[in-house]
Amino acid sequence: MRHFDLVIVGTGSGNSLLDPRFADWDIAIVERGTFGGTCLNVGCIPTKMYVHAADLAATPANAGRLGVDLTLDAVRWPEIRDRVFGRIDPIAAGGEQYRREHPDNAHVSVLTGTARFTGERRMAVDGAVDGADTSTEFTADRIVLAAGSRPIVPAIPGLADVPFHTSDTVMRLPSVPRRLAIVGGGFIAAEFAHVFSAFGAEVTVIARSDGLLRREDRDISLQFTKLAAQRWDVRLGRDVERVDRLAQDGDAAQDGVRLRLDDGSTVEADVLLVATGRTPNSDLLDPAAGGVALSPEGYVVVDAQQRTSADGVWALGDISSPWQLKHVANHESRVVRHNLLHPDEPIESDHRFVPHAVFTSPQVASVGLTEDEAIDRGLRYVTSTQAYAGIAYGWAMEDTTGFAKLIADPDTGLLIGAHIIGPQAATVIQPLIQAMSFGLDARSMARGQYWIHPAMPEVVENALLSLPL
Ligand SMILES: Cc1cc2nc3c(=O)[nH]c(=O)nc-3n(C[C@H](O)[C@H](O)[C@H](O)COP(=O)(O)OP(=O)(O)OC[C@H]3O[C@@H](n4cnc5c(N)ncnc54)[C@H](O)[C@@H]3O)c2cc1C
Ligand SMILES: NC(=O)c1ccc[n+]([C@@H]2O[C@H](COP(=O)([O-])OP(=O)(O)OC[C@H]3O[C@@H](n4cnc5c(N)ncnc54)[C@H](O)[C@@H]3O)[C@@H](O)[C@H]2O)c1
Repeated sequence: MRHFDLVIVGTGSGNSLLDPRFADWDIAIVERGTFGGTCLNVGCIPTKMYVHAADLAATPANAGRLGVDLTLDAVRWPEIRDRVFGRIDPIAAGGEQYRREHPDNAHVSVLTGTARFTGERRMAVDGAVDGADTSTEFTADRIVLAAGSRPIVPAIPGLADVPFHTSDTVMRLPSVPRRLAIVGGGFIAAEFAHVFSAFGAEVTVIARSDGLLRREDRDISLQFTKLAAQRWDVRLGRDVERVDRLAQDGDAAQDGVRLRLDDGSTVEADVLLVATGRTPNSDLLDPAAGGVALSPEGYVVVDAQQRTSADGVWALGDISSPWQLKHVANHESRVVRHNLLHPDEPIESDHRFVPHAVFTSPQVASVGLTEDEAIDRGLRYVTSTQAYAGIAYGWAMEDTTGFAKLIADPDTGLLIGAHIIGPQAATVIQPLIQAMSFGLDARSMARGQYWIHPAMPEVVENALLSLPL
């Protein structure tokens, strides 16, 4: 049986773990799907390429208020789609070819198929060669689980019998649907609702809870839900009881769906997008056979050094991290790389201030605790809210809906949470992430540096100055 120094399962952040310092190691990297993983192929990167085009397509509708009359002439979806994947697909193929064929990787074997444990640091890879099932078994000194997550498909009656999409497939549609129904009210729903509505689709969002982006601070979720309802048909507090096929034009390929909701109403759509969360791929790995413990939600349990319960087995990214964010997977990959190379001087992941952004319209970005989390933890806190409308660049943009909300500890002056909804929120929040990460208190942050006038970060400066500290 073949033995490796290191086996990596998954080629998303797992693939970026390797560097020239591993040149003397005999390594295998296993992939069951498209080389490069979720972020590159079906996640962050293509979605944001669509979002940028959608932001442009949405501009004419908002420009008239500023006295600039623009019209949107056309959205050439096939061209947008082919530009996005014309750039991404070759990167995935090139990444795989580099690992398989480049002399730099003479010490790396790329195995295609699904890896699963058959014992302690022992795995089998089930694949197919020329249509025949194959299985290769090997042992390894060290194994890194970087097998990611996949979309959850809820058990809605009828769903299995109708055509539906997840984020894995919806970006490759042949055309923009006239009517798009989205089940779910989280990140993916908010981003695709923006993209498809900006491109001309009538969008219906069906959410079980009473607001969209419910995990955001309540003021942000409320504001986003209010704005979303002005743009899309938003059905809140509704469960989908059943989905049926909606025959259209006698052509099965054109069939749509009819969703029956629990209030008796129906939603008809040409395309259905299911965006109800993602589940870690741990079930594919037979973790018990390898002595790898899972949390009740199915995440591989890791300690601060990213070690699992099995000796010599590490995990990183979506398979072990409930944040399910690429920058977290990348951070953890760097930690695992260090710990593999320097077992005597291990380092720990830093999950103190994990930020995120939702690239919808308006953008939403957040770091640290929400106000409700601060209350649940019994913390003493103060807050401030600064509208974009109150800063000069907000006047320039005629923004009337965006704001930054800060939460701080009144005793130390340190920030404990920052939440922004509004133009470029994902960028504007970065100095707050920095301040929290490096322990800079709000007053020093506000007055210890210049803030370029009249730029958008003045929304942060003013929010800092308004904290009652
Ligand atoms: C639509 C969408 C948009 C997103 N946008 C953002 C964003 O803007 N910003 C952000 O930070 N995050 C975003 N994310 C999340 C981000 O993509 C993930 O957090 C990140 O890609 C996880 O990386 P990973 O390396 O853990 O897993 P992946 O990149 O998923 O890699 C895991 C790989 O393992 C393979 N695999 C699984 N099981 C096995 C097995 N048993 N054997 C062999 N191979 C296996 C899979 O095929 C996959 O290629 C988005 C996700 C989606 C779906
Ligand atoms: N910009 C980004 O960073 C970005 C973008 C997209 C995705 N992601 C990552 O991918 C993950 C998955 O995204 P997502 O939007 O699918 O998940 P999510 O957890 O953000 O939202 C899931 C939504 O589905 C609803 N839901 C769950 N089960 C349901 C059911 N059975 N029926 C109806 N509704 C149900 C939830 O109430 C919630 O509104 C995110 O949590 C995030 O970590 C990140």
